[in-house]
Amino acid sequence: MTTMVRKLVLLGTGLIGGSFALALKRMRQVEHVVGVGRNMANLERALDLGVIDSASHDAASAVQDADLVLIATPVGQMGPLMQAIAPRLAPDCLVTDAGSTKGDVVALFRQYLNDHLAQCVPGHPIAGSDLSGAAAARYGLYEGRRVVLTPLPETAPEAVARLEALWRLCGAEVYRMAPAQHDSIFAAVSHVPHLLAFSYMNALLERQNVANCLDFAATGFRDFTRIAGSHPDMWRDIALANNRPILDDLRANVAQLQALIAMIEQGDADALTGFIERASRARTAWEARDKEKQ
Ligand SMILES: NC(=O)C1=CN([C@@H]2O[C@H](COP(=O)(O)OP(=O)(O)OC[C@H]3O[C@@H](n4cnc5c(N)ncnc54)[C@H](O)[C@@H]3O)[C@@H](O)[C@H]2O)C=CC1
Ligand SMILES: O=C(O)C(=O)Cc1ccc(O)cc1
Repeated sequence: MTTMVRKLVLLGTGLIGGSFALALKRMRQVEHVVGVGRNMANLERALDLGVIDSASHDAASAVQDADLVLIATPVGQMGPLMQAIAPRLAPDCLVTDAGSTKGDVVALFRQYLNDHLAQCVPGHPIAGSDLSGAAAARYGLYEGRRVVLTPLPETAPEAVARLEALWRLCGAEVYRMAPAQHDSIFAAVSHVPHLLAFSYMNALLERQNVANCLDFAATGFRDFTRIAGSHPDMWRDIALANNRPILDDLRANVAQLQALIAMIEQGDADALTGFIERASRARTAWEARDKEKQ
């Protein structure tokens, strides 16, 4: 098995696709990177920064002769892109994605790339930030981070092994999971925290003294709300794609908030101590375990 990539095509040339290209370039594992996108200024920036070697607006013509395609747009854009590239893919071209949701993307692979499934490996790098666009791409984004792959029963083991090897070259640790398990886990620890951060910011904006509040916002506010600055299209698509697990977790959060309101209304100090202690212990233990891993 060779890991060397002759022609990598990024469908979506932003933080995630661009950082993958940069990491492979640094490892000298890719000969040519084509960036596909809709925003000319972003593609020009990607060319200037050496993230890509050529740019295109047309996914179908770009993927011709490619041996690796990474779909790294918001998940709501992936279906039409798969449909557009299907007739032009070389038989041995590996197609993967970086979407934050997997059940919907696996269904799209089945719908649009059904004749190509042996070479399709859905994936999700668990690394990123609230930044977006090619200018935010960086070499080391995946170093020491995890990547989850959700191969299909039809996926050729060699295709999974090749992609695993490429992610390892980017410095990542690779895991395999079923799509439903992936979507349940990431609803809980990624999707719902982002949605709660948006929700909190919007509640703050309803106050008539919001400007005054923001003037005095400090570290706790910064820690809690950084992710509220994330890209609207990306998070709209995630909320819609992973709606069932997200709705379950959002409802569980509403129940916790209702319990909290009742404790405060009743002035129940013991209940409040227990509520806060339980969360605080779990967060502290997680931090300690996470530090050990690094
Ligand atoms: N931002 C993050 O921290 C992470 C994001 N992801 C996933 O990776 C994917 C990409 O996210 P980012 O790189 O952060 O977003 P980004 O906004 O930095 O890049 C996405 C790029 O796709 C382009 N695009 C949108 N629709 C397109 C279309 N139809 N054809 C061609 N280009 C199109 C946009 O113009 C943009 O340049 C998303 O599916 C996201 O859920 C996964 C892990 C982490
Ligand atoms: O900004 C952060 O801290 C993130 O949580 C980044 C992130 C966003 C989406 C993903 O699917 C994975 C990672």
